[in-house]
Amino acid sequence: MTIEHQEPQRSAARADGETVIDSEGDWHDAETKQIVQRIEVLRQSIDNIDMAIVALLAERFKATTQVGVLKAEAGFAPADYTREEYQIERLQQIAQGAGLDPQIALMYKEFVVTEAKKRHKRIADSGDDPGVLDIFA
Ligand SMILES: C=C(O[C@@H]1C=C(C(=O)O)C=C[C@H]1O)C(=O)O
Repeated sequence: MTIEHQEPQRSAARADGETVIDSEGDWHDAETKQIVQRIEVLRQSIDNIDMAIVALLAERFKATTQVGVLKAEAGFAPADYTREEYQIERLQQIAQGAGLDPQIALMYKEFVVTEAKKRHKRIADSGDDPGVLDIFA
């Protein structure tokens, strides 16, 4: 038995492998229109989640910046690998429990901690307190 496979309407597909999906698109069949609608609902959630993540990242960097100021004051090095080991273990457990690929949690940890340490080094080198609101310091 062969299963007939109908290609969806791909009027917006581009040669470089991109499909621009929006309600303005010229979607001919009802099934594709419904899929586009469902994607749009999901994209609303994705946008809300991104908003929350960026706000949380801002708060995290404000906190790590202040840790950097305190470390510089005390003459401590930017890195604390024992703390990082604890964070890796903890985040991997959280990821597993939440149904997230632990690799993603590791990549997240690597990204934020590396950026935090770069800022710690800059704070120590400049001898300046960037202030609690200066997340770019
Ligand atoms: C913020 C700190 O400094 C560094 C950055 C960390 C982080 O971003 O969570 C963790 C450990 C340190 O390598 C800290 O020691 O708590």
